[in-house]
Amino acid sequence: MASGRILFAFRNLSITARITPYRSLSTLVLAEHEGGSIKTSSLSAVEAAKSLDGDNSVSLLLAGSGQSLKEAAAHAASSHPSISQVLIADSDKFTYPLAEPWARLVHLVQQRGGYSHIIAASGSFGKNVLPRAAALLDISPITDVTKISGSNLFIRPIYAGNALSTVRYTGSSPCMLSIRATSFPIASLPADSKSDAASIDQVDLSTLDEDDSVGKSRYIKLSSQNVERPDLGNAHIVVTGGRGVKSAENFKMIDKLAEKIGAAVGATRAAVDAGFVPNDLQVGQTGKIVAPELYMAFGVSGAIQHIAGMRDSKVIVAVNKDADAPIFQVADYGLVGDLFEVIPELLEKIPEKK
Ligand SMILES: Cc1cc2nc3c(=O)[nH]c(=O)nc-3n(C[C@H](O)[C@H](O)[C@H](O)COP(=O)(O)OP(=O)(O)OC[C@H]3O[C@@H](n4cnc5c(N)ncnc54)[C@H](O)[C@@H]3O)c2cc1C
Repeated sequence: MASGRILFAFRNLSITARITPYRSLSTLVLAEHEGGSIKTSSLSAVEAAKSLDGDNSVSLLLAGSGQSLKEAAAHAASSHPSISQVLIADSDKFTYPLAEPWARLVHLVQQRGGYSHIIAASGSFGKNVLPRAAALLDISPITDVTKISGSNLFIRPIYAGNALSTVRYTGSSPCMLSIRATSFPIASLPADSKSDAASIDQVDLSTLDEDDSVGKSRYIKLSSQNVERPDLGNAHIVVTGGRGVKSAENFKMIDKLAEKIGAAVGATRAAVDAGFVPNDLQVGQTGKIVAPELYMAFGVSGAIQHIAGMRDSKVIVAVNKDADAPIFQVADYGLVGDLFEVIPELLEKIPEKK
């Protein structure tokens, strides 16, 4: 009888032990901010977190210093209904988003919070921070996720986007992901759409201050194009020029057209390598991944490495003088013609912006 009771109690215990690992998910989203606002790509990472599980509790991690961090935290707290907590790391160490201190921060926050998932958008920030943080946590991240089919089941492109692989994560917690922001569009949320703003909490950085490895990299300068153009990664329209544009001087036509229709400018690697434009405009496997409403390609042959970066665009228009150019296989509208005739005609016929 006594042993029966013990067995019964033991069974109860074993049931409890089996249930606890299936507690609801909690996700840490690593977010970038600029000018006091959260970047759209980071909100896409929140969308991805939401699709892991309806009950997922989402914490957003922001780092920086001073007033812009405070403004970004306030914006983050009411920017998406799925965010339940905003964690802020306020220190001079984070004035610039250097990967090494950020990786230490992620490690620290994960040790305290025990999140089941860590997600960042797959931009240069995420690509810089995630591998370092993963090494500190001794886990293997899953990169460039385009679809979430379950809390440990993900879809990501391989072979320059020519095949999709389904990956089941079987490693230890946390499961770390980088997501393609273009695959997780943000449901249109009016500003301050959330009635209950998420709580904002400071991360205690005292242990980080003692960590010598944090100061190993230092910020030197930021060089970026100072143009009032939409960001290539988030633009609704992208006008891209390829080697067919022939020179940096001719590329000004692409610029003019982009300006006229409020588009971002993109380029192929051949155009970048030829020195027509800087490499931050490169679209493709080794450049930026874009998925605008409208993608216009002029003098672009359509190599698979280029297609890998723009194939998810909603409408693709291609102008090429070679009727057999592979770009026409992915184009919704194709025009076999000389870009040096077509672009001036477009510039003439498109009305000036009011
Ligand atoms: C590992 C690896 C990674 C790569 N990553 C990328 C990447 O991220 N992005 C990328 O773009 N490429 C990438 N590439 C390079 C890629 O393979 C191609 O070489 C490149 O995309 C070709 O660029 P293009 O279409 O501008 O040039 P081309 O292939 O030379 O095509 C030029 C096109 O312009 C047309 N043309 C010429 N004159 C005119 C005219 N007057 N009017 C109309 N059309 C005209 C021609 O018919 C031709 O089709 C990568 C390659 C490798 C090996």
